[in-house]
Amino acid sequence: MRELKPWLDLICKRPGRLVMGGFLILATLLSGIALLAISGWFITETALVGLLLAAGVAATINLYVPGGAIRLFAVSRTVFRYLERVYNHDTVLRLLTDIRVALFRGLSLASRSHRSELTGAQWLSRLTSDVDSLDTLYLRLIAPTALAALVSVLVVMLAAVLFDLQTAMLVGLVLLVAFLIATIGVYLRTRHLSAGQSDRQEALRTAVVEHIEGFAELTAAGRTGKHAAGLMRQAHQVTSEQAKADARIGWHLAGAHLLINLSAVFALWAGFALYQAGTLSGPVLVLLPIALLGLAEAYTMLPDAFGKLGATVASATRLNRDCRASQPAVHSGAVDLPADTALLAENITVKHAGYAPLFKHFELEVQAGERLGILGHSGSGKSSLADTFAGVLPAHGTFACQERVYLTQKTVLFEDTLRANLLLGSPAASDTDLWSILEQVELAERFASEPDQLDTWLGSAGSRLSGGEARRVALARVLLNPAPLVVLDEPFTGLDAETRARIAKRMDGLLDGKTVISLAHGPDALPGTDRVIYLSR
Ligand SMILES: Nc1ncnc2c1ncn2[C@@H]1O[C@H](COP(=O)(O)OP(=O)(O)OP(=O)(O)O)[C@@H](O)[C@H]1O
Repeated sequence: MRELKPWLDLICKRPGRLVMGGFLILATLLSGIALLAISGWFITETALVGLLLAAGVAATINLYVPGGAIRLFAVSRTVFRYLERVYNHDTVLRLLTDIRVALFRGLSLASRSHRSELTGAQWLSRLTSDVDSLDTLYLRLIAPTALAALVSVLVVMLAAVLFDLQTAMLVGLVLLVAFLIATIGVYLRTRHLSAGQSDRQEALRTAVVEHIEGFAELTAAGRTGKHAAGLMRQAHQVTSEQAKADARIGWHLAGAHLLINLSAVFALWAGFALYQAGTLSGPVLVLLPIALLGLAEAYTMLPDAFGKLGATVASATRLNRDCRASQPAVHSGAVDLPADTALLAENITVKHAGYAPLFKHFELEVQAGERLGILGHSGSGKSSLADTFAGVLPAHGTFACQERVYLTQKTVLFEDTLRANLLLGSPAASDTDLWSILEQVELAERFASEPDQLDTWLGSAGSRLSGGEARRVALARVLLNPAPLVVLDEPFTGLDAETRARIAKRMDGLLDGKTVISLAHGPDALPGTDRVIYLSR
Protein backbone atom coordinates (compact mmCIF):
# COMPACT_ATOMS: atom_id res chain seq x y z
CA MET A 1 0.00 0.00 0.00
CA ARG A 2 3.07 2.22 0.44
CA GLU A 3 3.36 2.15 -3.35
CA LEU A 4 -0.15 3.58 -3.78
CA LYS A 5 0.44 6.45 -1.38
CA PRO A 6 1.96 9.01 -3.79
CA TRP A 7 -0.90 8.43 -6.22
CA LEU A 8 -3.55 8.58 -3.48
CA ASP A 9 -2.01 11.87 -2.31
CA LEU A 10 -2.34 13.15 -5.85
CA ILE A 11 -5.98 12.02 -6.05
CA CYS A 12 -6.73 13.66 -2.68
CA LYS A 13 -5.60 17.03 -4.02
CA ARG A 14 -9.18 17.52 -5.22
CA PRO A 15 -11.10 16.85 -1.98
CA GLY A 16 -14.13 18.94 -2.95
CA ARG A 17 -14.72 16.94 -6.14
CA LEU A 18 -14.21 13.62 -4.37
CA VAL A 19 -16.75 14.48 -1.66
CA MET A 20 -19.27 15.77 -4.20
CA GLY A 21 -18.80 12.68 -6.37
CA GLY A 22 -19.21 10.45 -3.32
CA PHE A 23 -22.35 12.31 -2.31
CA LEU A 24 -23.88 11.75 -5.77
CA ILE A 25 -23.13 8.00 -5.64
CA LEU A 26 -24.59 7.85 -2.12
CA ALA A 27 -27.71 9.72 -3.22
CA THR A 28 -28.14 7.25 -6.13
CA LEU A 29 -27.74 4.23 -3.87
CA LEU A 30 -30.07 5.57 -1.18
CA SER A 31 -32.69 6.54 -3.77
CA GLY A 32 -32.56 2.96 -5.11
CA ILE A 33 -32.88 1.44 -1.67
CA ALA A 34 -35.68 3.84 -0.65
CA LEU A 35 -37.50 3.10 -3.91
CA LEU A 36 -37.40 -0.64 -3.27
CA ALA A 37 -38.26 -0.37 0.42
CA ILE A 38 -41.21 1.99 -0.05
CA SER A 39 -42.50 -0.02 -3.00
CA GLY A 40 -42.38 -3.18 -0.86
CA TRP A 41 -44.11 -1.43 1.97
CA PHE A 42 -46.77 -0.01 -0.37
CA ILE A 43 -47.44 -3.34 -2.13
CA THR A 44 -47.82 -5.08 1.23
CA GLU A 45 -50.10 -2.34 2.55
CA THR A 46 -52.37 -2.48 -0.52
CA ALA A 47 -52.44 -6.30 -0.38
CA LEU A 48 -53.44 -6.27 3.28
CA VAL A 49 -56.09 -3.58 2.77
CA GLY A 50 -57.39 -5.54 -0.22
CA LEU A 51 -57.69 -8.69 1.91
CA LEU A 52 -59.46 -6.77 4.67
CA LEU A 53 -61.91 -5.26 2.18
CA ALA A 54 -62.53 -8.71 0.66
CA ALA A 55 -63.25 -10.00 4.14
CA GLY A 56 -65.80 -7.22 4.52
CA VAL A 57 -63.77 -5.25 7.05
CA ALA A 58 -63.76 -1.48 6.57
CA ALA A 59 -60.20 -0.32 5.80
CA THR A 60 -58.62 2.70 4.12
CA ILE A 61 -55.30 3.34 2.49
CA ASN A 62 -53.45 6.56 1.69
CA LEU A 63 -52.40 6.13 -1.94
CA TYR A 64 -50.96 9.57 -2.48
CA VAL A 65 -48.07 9.85 -0.03
CA PRO A 66 -46.39 6.49 -0.86
CA GLY A 67 -47.26 6.89 -4.56
CA GLY A 68 -45.64 10.32 -4.54
CA ALA A 69 -42.60 8.99 -2.64
CA ILE A 70 -42.16 6.16 -5.15
CA ARG A 71 -42.22 8.63 -8.04
CA LEU A 72 -39.87 10.95 -6.22
CA PHE A 73 -37.27 8.21 -5.61
CA ALA A 74 -37.66 6.77 -9.12
CA VAL A 75 -36.92 10.18 -10.58
CA SER A 76 -34.19 11.10 -8.07
CA ARG A 77 -32.44 7.77 -8.66
CA THR A 78 -32.31 8.42 -12.41
CA VAL A 79 -31.27 12.05 -12.03
CA PHE A 80 -28.59 11.28 -9.41
CA ARG A 81 -27.24 8.39 -11.48
CA TYR A 82 -26.94 10.65 -14.53
CA LEU A 83 -25.28 13.47 -12.58
CA GLU A 84 -23.01 10.99 -10.81
CA ARG A 85 -21.81 9.50 -14.11
CA VAL A 86 -21.15 12.87 -15.73
CA TYR A 87 -19.52 14.41 -12.66
CA ASN A 88 -17.39 11.45 -11.66
CA HIS A 89 -16.16 10.75 -15.16
CA ASP A 90 -15.19 14.38 -15.42
CA THR A 91 -13.30 13.96 -12.13
CA VAL A 92 -11.53 10.87 -13.48
CA LEU A 93 -10.41 12.79 -16.56
CA ARG A 94 -9.05 15.56 -14.32
CA LEU A 95 -7.25 12.97 -12.19
CA LEU A 96 -5.86 11.45 -15.37
CA THR A 97 -4.43 14.87 -16.26
CA ASP A 98 -2.87 15.23 -12.79
CA ILE A 99 -1.38 11.73 -12.92
CA ARG A 100 -0.03 12.16 -16.43
CA VAL A 101 1.48 15.55 -15.67
CA ALA A 102 3.15 14.20 -12.50
CA LEU A 103 4.40 11.17 -14.39
CA PHE A 104 5.71 13.09 -17.40
CA ARG A 105 7.36 15.57 -15.05
CA GLY A 106 9.16 12.67 -13.37
CA LEU A 107 10.01 10.85 -16.58
CA SER A 108 11.22 13.96 -18.40
CA LEU A 109 14.20 13.92 -16.06
CA ALA A 110 15.02 10.30 -16.84
CA SER A 111 18.64 9.73 -17.71
CA ARG A 112 19.40 8.51 -21.21
CA SER A 113 20.48 5.18 -19.81
CA HIS A 114 17.23 4.69 -17.90
CA ARG A 115 15.17 5.67 -20.91
CA SER A 116 16.87 3.07 -23.02
CA GLU A 117 16.41 0.36 -20.38
CA LEU A 118 12.73 0.04 -21.30
CA THR A 119 11.48 -0.96 -24.72
CA GLY A 120 8.93 1.12 -26.62
CA ALA A 121 6.23 -1.45 -25.79
CA GLN A 122 7.06 -1.21 -22.10
CA TRP A 123 6.82 2.58 -22.19
CA LEU A 124 3.50 2.24 -24.00
CA SER A 125 2.24 -0.03 -21.28
CA ARG A 126 3.44 2.35 -18.53
CA LEU A 127 1.73 5.33 -20.09
CA THR A 128 -1.54 3.58 -20.94
CA SER A 129 -2.58 0.60 -18.84
CA ASP A 130 -0.52 1.46 -15.76
CA VAL A 131 -1.81 5.03 -15.71
CA ASP A 132 -5.39 3.87 -16.44
CA SER A 133 -5.38 1.56 -13.48
CA LEU A 134 -4.46 4.48 -11.20
CA ASP A 135 -6.83 7.11 -12.53
CA THR A 136 -9.88 4.92 -11.84
CA LEU A 137 -8.71 4.13 -8.31
CA TYR A 138 -11.17 6.61 -6.85
CA LEU A 139 -14.18 5.64 -8.95
CA ARG A 140 -13.63 1.87 -8.90
CA LEU A 141 -12.25 1.33 -5.44
CA ILE A 142 -12.30 4.18 -2.94
CA ALA A 143 -15.78 5.62 -3.47
CA PRO A 144 -17.67 2.27 -3.80
CA THR A 145 -15.93 0.81 -0.73
CA ALA A 146 -16.56 3.84 1.47
CA LEU A 147 -20.17 4.08 0.33
CA ALA A 148 -20.94 0.36 0.65
CA ALA A 149 -19.67 0.58 4.26
CA LEU A 150 -21.69 3.74 4.94
CA VAL A 151 -24.93 2.43 3.43
CA SER A 152 -24.51 -0.85 5.35
CA VAL A 153 -24.24 1.11 8.59
CA LEU A 154 -27.38 3.10 7.66
CA VAL A 155 -29.31 -0.11 6.94
CA VAL A 156 -28.18 -1.59 10.28
CA MET A 157 -29.38 1.61 11.99
CA LEU A 158 -32.69 1.25 10.17
CA ALA A 159 -32.92 -2.30 11.57
CA ALA A 160 -32.25 -1.00 15.09
CA VAL A 161 -34.94 1.68 14.79
CA LEU A 162 -37.65 -0.38 13.05
CA PHE A 163 -36.95 -3.82 14.54
CA ASP A 164 -34.82 -4.37 17.63
CA LEU A 165 -31.18 -4.23 18.66
CA GLN A 166 -30.69 -8.00 18.47
CA THR A 167 -31.85 -8.19 14.83
CA ALA A 168 -29.73 -5.12 14.00
CA MET A 169 -26.61 -6.71 15.50
CA LEU A 170 -27.10 -9.97 13.68
CA VAL A 171 -27.78 -8.23 10.37
CA GLY A 172 -24.71 -6.05 11.03
CA LEU A 173 -22.54 -9.10 11.66
CA VAL A 174 -23.67 -10.83 8.45
CA LEU A 175 -23.09 -7.63 6.45
CA LEU A 176 -19.62 -7.27 7.97
CA VAL A 177 -18.70 -10.78 6.85
CA ALA A 178 -20.14 -10.08 3.37
CA PHE A 179 -18.11 -6.84 3.23
CA LEU A 180 -14.89 -8.62 4.19
CA ILE A 181 -15.52 -11.39 1.63
CA ALA A 182 -16.15 -8.81 -1.11
CA THR A 183 -13.09 -6.69 -0.28
CA ILE A 184 -10.08 -7.94 1.68
CA GLY A 185 -11.00 -11.59 1.02
CA VAL A 186 -10.89 -11.09 -2.76
CA TYR A 187 -7.70 -9.06 -2.52
CA LEU A 188 -5.87 -11.73 -0.50
CA ARG A 189 -7.00 -14.50 -2.85
CA THR A 190 -6.14 -12.70 -6.10
CA ARG A 191 -3.27 -10.29 -5.35
CA HIS A 192 -0.44 -12.54 -6.60
CA LEU A 193 -2.45 -13.72 -9.58
CA SER A 194 -3.49 -10.17 -10.42
CA ALA A 195 0.00 -8.64 -10.01
CA GLY A 196 1.53 -11.44 -12.12
CA GLN A 197 -1.22 -10.93 -14.66
CA SER A 198 -0.27 -7.30 -15.26
CA ASP A 199 3.38 -8.38 -15.78
CA ARG A 200 2.30 -11.15 -18.16
CA GLN A 201 0.11 -8.75 -20.13
CA GLU A 202 3.00 -6.33 -20.45
CA ALA A 203 5.29 -9.15 -21.60
CA LEU A 204 2.69 -10.27 -24.15
CA ARG A 205 2.23 -6.72 -25.46
CA THR A 206 6.00 -6.35 -25.78
CA ALA A 207 6.27 -9.69 -27.60
CA VAL A 208 3.46 -8.76 -30.03
CA VAL A 209 5.04 -5.38 -30.80
CA GLU A 210 8.42 -7.05 -31.33
CA HIS A 211 6.78 -9.66 -33.57
CA ILE A 212 5.29 -6.93 -35.76
CA GLU A 213 8.51 -4.88 -35.79
CA GLY A 214 10.60 -7.90 -36.70
CA PHE A 215 8.10 -9.39 -39.14
CA ALA A 216 10.32 -8.87 -42.18
CA GLU A 217 13.29 -10.61 -40.50
CA LEU A 218 11.09 -13.43 -39.20
CA THR A 219 9.65 -13.95 -42.67
CA ALA A 220 13.11 -13.95 -44.25
CA ALA A 221 14.26 -16.55 -41.74
CA GLY A 222 11.04 -18.58 -42.26
CA ARG A 223 10.23 -18.45 -38.57
CA THR A 224 7.00 -16.45 -38.56
CA GLY A 225 4.79 -19.46 -37.80
CA LYS A 226 6.97 -20.71 -34.99
CA HIS A 227 7.19 -17.28 -33.45
CA ALA A 228 3.44 -16.73 -33.77
CA ALA A 229 2.80 -20.11 -32.11
CA GLY A 230 4.93 -18.95 -29.16
CA LEU A 231 2.84 -15.79 -28.96
CA MET A 232 -0.37 -17.83 -29.00
CA ARG A 233 0.91 -19.96 -26.10
CA GLN A 234 1.78 -16.80 -24.19
CA ALA A 235 -1.67 -15.32 -24.93
CA HIS A 236 -3.33 -18.56 -23.86
CA GLN A 237 -1.52 -18.43 -20.53
CA VAL A 238 -2.62 -14.83 -20.02
CA THR A 239 -6.27 -15.67 -20.70
CA SER A 240 -6.29 -18.82 -18.59
CA GLU A 241 -4.74 -16.95 -15.63
CA GLN A 242 -7.31 -14.21 -16.17
CA ALA A 243 -10.10 -16.80 -16.15
CA LYS A 244 -8.73 -18.18 -12.88
CA ALA A 245 -8.73 -14.72 -11.27
CA ASP A 246 -12.22 -13.97 -12.67
CA ALA A 247 -13.54 -17.24 -11.22
CA ARG A 248 -12.26 -16.29 -7.77
CA ILE A 249 -13.79 -12.81 -8.08
CA GLY A 250 -17.07 -14.43 -9.19
CA TRP A 251 -17.16 -16.78 -6.19
CA HIS A 252 -16.58 -13.92 -3.78
CA LEU A 253 -19.30 -11.85 -5.42
CA ALA A 254 -21.69 -14.80 -5.17
CA GLY A 255 -20.71 -15.37 -1.51
CA ALA A 256 -21.29 -11.73 -0.60
CA HIS A 257 -24.66 -11.65 -2.36
CA LEU A 258 -25.68 -14.92 -0.75
CA LEU A 259 -24.97 -13.51 2.71
CA ILE A 260 -26.89 -10.31 1.95
CA ASN A 261 -29.86 -12.38 0.73
CA LEU A 262 -29.64 -14.56 3.82
CA SER A 263 -29.67 -11.46 5.99
CA ALA A 264 -32.85 -10.37 4.16
CA VAL A 265 -34.43 -13.78 4.85
CA PHE A 266 -33.36 -13.52 8.47
CA ALA A 267 -34.82 -9.99 8.73
CA LEU A 268 -38.10 -11.32 7.30
CA TRP A 269 -38.12 -14.16 9.82
CA ALA A 270 -37.32 -11.81 12.74
CA GLY A 271 -39.97 -9.40 11.43
CA PHE A 272 -42.64 -12.15 11.51
CA ALA A 273 -41.85 -12.81 15.17
CA LEU A 274 -42.18 -9.08 15.96
CA TYR A 275 -45.36 -8.93 13.87
CA GLN A 276 -46.87 -11.80 15.81
CA ALA A 277 -45.91 -10.10 19.04
CA GLY A 278 -47.77 -7.07 17.73
CA THR A 279 -44.80 -4.70 17.86
CA LEU A 280 -44.51 -4.32 14.09
CA SER A 281 -47.06 -3.70 11.34
CA GLY A 282 -47.02 -5.86 8.19
CA PRO A 283 -45.94 -3.15 5.74
CA VAL A 284 -43.08 -1.98 8.02
CA LEU A 285 -41.99 -5.63 8.32
CA VAL A 286 -41.07 -5.81 4.62
CA LEU A 287 -39.13 -2.52 4.67
CA LEU A 288 -35.93 -3.97 6.13
CA PRO A 289 -35.66 -7.17 4.02
CA ILE A 290 -36.25 -5.16 0.88
CA ALA A 291 -33.73 -2.48 1.91
CA LEU A 292 -31.22 -5.30 2.43
CA LEU A 293 -31.91 -6.65 -1.06
CA GLY A 294 -31.33 -3.13 -2.40
CA LEU A 295 -28.00 -3.01 -0.56
CA ALA A 296 -26.68 -5.77 -2.82
CA GLU A 297 -26.20 -3.11 -5.52
CA ALA A 298 -23.66 -1.32 -3.33
CA TYR A 299 -21.62 -4.54 -3.02
CA THR A 300 -21.67 -5.49 -6.70
CA MET A 301 -18.60 -3.47 -7.76
CA LEU A 302 -16.39 -4.37 -4.80
CA PRO A 303 -15.06 -7.87 -5.68
CA ASP A 304 -13.99 -6.81 -9.16
CA ALA A 305 -12.21 -3.68 -7.85
CA PHE A 306 -10.42 -5.61 -5.11
CA GLY A 307 -9.64 -8.45 -7.52
CA LYS A 308 -7.70 -5.96 -9.65
CA LEU A 309 -6.05 -4.21 -6.71
CA GLY A 310 -3.01 -6.49 -6.98
CA ALA A 311 -2.49 -5.31 -10.58
CA THR A 312 -3.06 -1.69 -9.55
CA VAL A 313 -0.39 -1.97 -6.85
CA ALA A 314 1.97 -3.58 -9.39
CA SER A 315 1.33 -0.67 -11.80
CA ALA A 316 1.99 1.88 -9.05
CA THR A 317 5.20 0.05 -8.10
CA ARG A 318 6.45 0.15 -11.70
CA LEU A 319 5.64 3.84 -12.13
CA ASN A 320 7.21 4.72 -8.76
CA ARG A 321 10.36 2.85 -9.78
CA ASP A 322 10.55 4.77 -13.08
CA CYS A 323 9.99 8.10 -11.35
CA ARG A 324 12.59 7.28 -8.68
CA ALA A 325 15.07 6.30 -11.38
CA SER A 326 14.28 9.63 -13.01
CA GLN A 327 14.98 11.84 -10.02
CA PRO A 328 16.88 14.93 -11.11
CA ALA A 329 20.62 14.60 -11.05
CA VAL A 330 21.84 14.86 -7.48
CA HIS A 331 24.80 17.16 -7.38
CA SER A 332 26.87 15.92 -4.53
CA GLY A 333 28.40 19.03 -3.05
CA ALA A 334 26.22 21.62 -4.80
CA VAL A 335 27.60 25.09 -4.16
CA ASP A 336 26.33 28.62 -4.47
CA LEU A 337 27.32 30.21 -7.75
CA PRO A 338 29.81 33.06 -7.40
CA ALA A 339 28.56 36.37 -8.84
CA ASP A 340 29.03 36.68 -12.61
CA THR A 341 29.44 32.92 -12.99
CA ALA A 342 26.92 30.98 -15.06
CA LEU A 343 28.30 27.47 -14.52
CA LEU A 344 30.82 26.02 -12.12
CA ALA A 345 32.11 22.44 -12.21
CA GLU A 346 34.88 21.46 -9.83
CA ASN A 347 36.41 18.01 -9.88
CA ILE A 348 33.32 16.36 -11.39
CA THR A 349 33.09 12.86 -12.81
CA VAL A 350 30.94 12.34 -15.89
CA LYS A 351 29.71 8.79 -16.26
CA HIS A 352 26.75 6.69 -17.35
CA ALA A 353 25.40 4.41 -14.62
CA GLY A 354 27.17 1.06 -14.75
CA TYR A 355 29.90 2.27 -17.15
CA ALA A 356 33.43 3.55 -16.66
CA PRO A 357 33.77 7.34 -16.22
CA LEU A 358 34.12 9.39 -19.42
CA PHE A 359 35.76 12.29 -17.56
CA LYS A 360 37.36 12.44 -14.14
CA HIS A 361 38.46 15.59 -12.27
CA PHE A 362 36.68 17.74 -14.86
CA GLU A 363 36.93 21.48 -14.09
CA LEU A 364 35.08 24.28 -15.83
CA GLU A 365 33.98 27.79 -14.98
CA VAL A 366 31.81 29.70 -17.42
CA GLN A 367 31.32 33.44 -16.90
CA ALA A 368 27.83 34.93 -17.17
CA GLY A 369 27.32 36.15 -20.72
CA GLU A 370 30.22 34.06 -22.07
CA ARG A 371 29.96 32.16 -25.36
CA LEU A 372 31.79 28.88 -24.88
CA GLY A 373 32.36 26.33 -27.63
CA ILE A 374 33.27 22.73 -26.78
CA LEU A 375 34.70 20.68 -29.62
CA GLY A 376 35.53 17.00 -29.79
CA HIS A 377 35.46 14.07 -32.18
CA SER A 378 32.60 11.58 -32.33
CA GLY A 379 32.38 9.61 -29.10
CA SER A 380 34.57 12.02 -27.14
CA GLY A 381 31.74 12.60 -24.67
CA LYS A 382 30.21 15.92 -25.79
CA SER A 383 26.59 14.83 -25.41
CA SER A 384 27.33 13.20 -22.06
CA LEU A 385 28.90 16.46 -20.89
CA ALA A 386 25.95 18.46 -22.22
CA ASP A 387 23.59 16.06 -20.37
CA THR A 388 25.57 16.73 -17.21
CA PHE A 389 25.37 20.51 -17.64
CA ALA A 390 21.63 20.20 -18.30
CA GLY A 391 21.10 18.07 -15.18
CA VAL A 392 20.06 14.96 -17.10
CA LEU A 393 23.16 13.02 -15.98
CA PRO A 394 24.26 13.35 -12.36
CA ALA A 395 27.42 15.40 -11.86
CA HIS A 396 29.48 13.60 -9.25
CA GLY A 397 31.46 16.42 -7.66
CA THR A 398 30.90 20.10 -7.04
CA PHE A 399 28.51 21.55 -9.57
CA ALA A 400 26.24 24.57 -9.86
CA CYS A 401 24.73 26.50 -12.74
CA GLN A 402 22.08 29.05 -13.62
CA GLU A 403 18.66 28.01 -14.88
CA ARG A 404 19.21 26.52 -18.29
CA VAL A 405 17.51 25.44 -21.50
CA TYR A 406 18.91 22.49 -23.43
CA LEU A 407 18.84 21.68 -27.15
CA THR A 408 19.58 17.95 -27.25
CA GLN A 409 21.53 16.41 -30.09
CA LYS A 410 18.47 14.43 -31.12
CA THR A 411 15.68 16.69 -32.36
CA VAL A 412 12.59 16.18 -30.24
CA LEU A 413 9.27 17.38 -31.65
CA PHE A 414 5.83 16.37 -30.43
CA GLU A 415 2.96 15.09 -32.51
CA ASP A 416 1.14 18.39 -32.37
CA THR A 417 0.92 21.73 -34.14
CA LEU A 418 3.85 24.04 -34.85
CA ARG A 419 2.40 26.50 -32.34
CA ALA A 420 2.13 23.91 -29.55
CA ASN A 421 5.70 22.76 -30.18
CA LEU A 422 7.02 26.32 -30.05
CA LEU A 423 4.99 27.37 -27.01
CA LEU A 424 6.80 24.73 -24.96
CA GLY A 425 9.73 27.14 -25.08
CA SER A 426 7.72 30.11 -23.84
CA PRO A 427 4.06 29.44 -23.03
CA ALA A 428 3.18 33.15 -22.97
CA ALA A 429 4.65 33.95 -26.42
CA SER A 430 2.28 35.78 -28.78
CA ASP A 431 1.73 34.86 -32.44
CA THR A 432 3.91 37.86 -33.35
CA ASP A 433 6.74 36.45 -31.19
CA LEU A 434 6.36 33.06 -32.88
CA TRP A 435 6.44 34.51 -36.41
CA SER A 436 9.41 36.66 -35.53
CA ILE A 437 11.44 33.72 -34.21
CA LEU A 438 10.43 31.65 -37.27
CA GLU A 439 11.76 34.49 -39.37
CA GLN A 440 15.12 34.25 -37.59
CA VAL A 441 15.44 30.52 -38.28
CA GLU A 442 14.23 31.03 -41.88
CA LEU A 443 10.99 29.09 -41.50
CA ALA A 444 8.47 31.96 -41.61
CA GLU A 445 7.98 31.74 -45.37
CA ARG A 446 7.72 27.96 -45.27
CA PHE A 447 4.85 28.01 -42.74
CA ALA A 448 3.18 31.20 -44.04
CA SER A 449 2.45 29.24 -47.22
CA GLU A 450 0.77 26.41 -45.25
CA PRO A 451 -3.04 26.68 -45.04
CA ASP A 452 -2.98 26.22 -41.26
CA GLN A 453 0.06 28.46 -40.70
CA LEU A 454 1.01 28.25 -36.99
CA ASP A 455 -1.52 25.46 -36.55
CA THR A 456 0.21 23.24 -39.10
CA TRP A 457 0.31 19.68 -37.85
CA LEU A 458 3.91 18.47 -37.58
CA GLY A 459 3.17 14.74 -37.53
CA SER A 460 4.63 12.06 -35.33
CA ALA A 461 8.02 13.31 -34.03
CA GLY A 462 7.88 16.07 -36.65
CA SER A 463 7.70 13.51 -39.49
CA ARG A 464 6.11 16.03 -41.89
CA LEU A 465 9.25 18.17 -41.79
CA SER A 466 12.67 17.63 -43.28
CA GLY A 467 15.52 16.94 -40.82
CA GLY A 468 16.86 20.49 -41.17
CA GLU A 469 13.39 22.05 -40.79
CA ALA A 470 12.69 19.99 -37.68
CA ARG A 471 16.05 21.09 -36.27
CA ARG A 472 15.22 24.73 -36.87
CA VAL A 473 11.82 24.36 -35.12
CA ALA A 474 13.64 22.86 -32.12
CA LEU A 475 16.18 25.67 -32.26
CA ALA A 476 13.40 28.29 -32.41
CA ARG A 477 11.83 26.72 -29.33
CA VAL A 478 15.11 27.04 -27.43
CA LEU A 479 15.61 30.62 -28.59
CA LEU A 480 12.15 31.54 -27.26
CA ASN A 481 13.02 30.24 -23.80
CA PRO A 482 14.00 32.98 -21.33
CA ALA A 483 16.50 30.83 -19.33
CA PRO A 484 19.82 32.70 -18.90
CA LEU A 485 22.03 29.68 -19.73
CA VAL A 486 21.64 27.92 -23.08
CA VAL A 487 23.24 24.51 -23.79
CA LEU A 488 23.26 23.60 -27.49
CA ASP A 489 24.38 20.12 -28.58
CA GLU A 490 25.16 20.13 -32.32
CA PRO A 491 22.73 23.04 -32.90
CA PHE A 492 22.92 22.99 -36.71
CA THR A 493 22.61 19.28 -37.51
CA GLY A 494 21.01 18.78 -40.90
CA LEU A 495 21.55 22.38 -42.13
CA ASP A 496 23.58 23.29 -45.19
CA ALA A 497 26.65 25.50 -44.70
CA GLU A 498 25.08 28.76 -45.96
CA THR A 499 21.88 28.46 -43.92
CA ARG A 500 23.95 27.48 -40.90
CA ALA A 501 26.18 30.54 -41.26
CA ARG A 502 23.23 32.94 -41.70
CA ILE A 503 21.34 31.56 -38.67
CA ALA A 504 24.50 31.44 -36.53
CA LYS A 505 25.08 35.13 -37.25
CA ARG A 506 21.53 36.07 -36.24
CA MET A 507 21.76 33.96 -33.08
CA ASP A 508 24.42 36.30 -31.72
CA GLY A 509 21.82 39.03 -31.43
CA LEU A 510 19.01 36.75 -30.29
CA LEU A 511 21.09 35.32 -27.46
CA ASP A 512 22.36 38.71 -26.40
CA GLY A 513 23.02 38.83 -22.64
CA LYS A 514 22.75 35.05 -22.25
CA THR A 515 25.44 32.52 -21.52
CA VAL A 516 25.79 29.98 -24.31
CA ILE A 517 27.62 26.65 -24.24
CA SER A 518 27.57 24.97 -27.63
CA LEU A 519 29.06 21.57 -28.41
CA ALA A 520 29.96 20.31 -31.88
CA HIS A 521 32.45 18.30 -33.96
CA GLY A 522 34.05 21.27 -35.64
CA PRO A 523 34.30 25.08 -35.34
CA ASP A 524 32.07 25.71 -38.38
CA ALA A 525 29.21 23.92 -36.59
CA LEU A 526 29.25 26.44 -33.72
CA PRO A 527 27.51 29.79 -33.34
CA GLY A 528 29.77 32.72 -32.36
CA THR A 529 32.17 31.94 -29.47
CA ASP A 530 34.47 33.84 -27.10
CA ARG A 531 36.41 30.75 -26.05
CA VAL A 532 36.70 27.20 -27.39
CA ILE A 533 37.87 24.13 -25.51
CA TYR A 534 38.79 20.79 -27.05
CA LEU A 535 37.92 17.43 -25.52
CA SER A 536 40.47 14.67 -25.80
CA ARG A 537 40.19 11.23 -24.26
N1 LIG B 1 23.46 5.93 -22.20
C1 LIG B 1 24.73 5.53 -22.29
N2 LIG B 1 25.16 4.48 -21.58
C2 LIG B 1 26.44 4.09 -21.64
N3 LIG B 1 27.37 4.65 -22.42
C3 LIG B 1 26.98 5.69 -23.17
C4 LIG B 1 25.66 6.18 -23.15
N4 LIG B 1 25.58 7.24 -23.99
C5 LIG B 1 26.81 7.38 -24.52
N5 LIG B 1 27.65 6.47 -24.02
C6 LIG B 1 29.05 6.30 -24.36
O1 LIG B 1 29.73 7.45 -23.95
C7 LIG B 1 30.69 7.81 -24.90
C8 LIG B 1 30.49 9.25 -25.29
O2 LIG B 1 29.25 9.38 -25.95
P1 LIG B 1 28.63 10.79 -26.30
O3 LIG B 1 27.33 10.58 -26.97
O4 LIG B 1 28.67 11.62 -25.09
O5 LIG B 1 29.73 11.32 -27.34
P2 LIG B 1 29.67 12.51 -28.38
O6 LIG B 1 30.98 13.18 -28.31
O7 LIG B 1 28.47 13.34 -28.15
O8 LIG B 1 29.54 11.70 -29.72
P3 LIG B 1 28.85 12.15 -31.11
O9 LIG B 1 29.61 13.35 -31.58
O10 LIG B 1 29.06 10.97 -31.99
O11 LIG B 1 27.43 12.43 -30.80
C9 LIG B 1 30.57 6.86 -26.08
O12 LIG B 1 31.59 5.91 -25.98
C10 LIG B 1 29.22 6.20 -25.85
O13 LIG B 1 29.27 4.86 -26.26
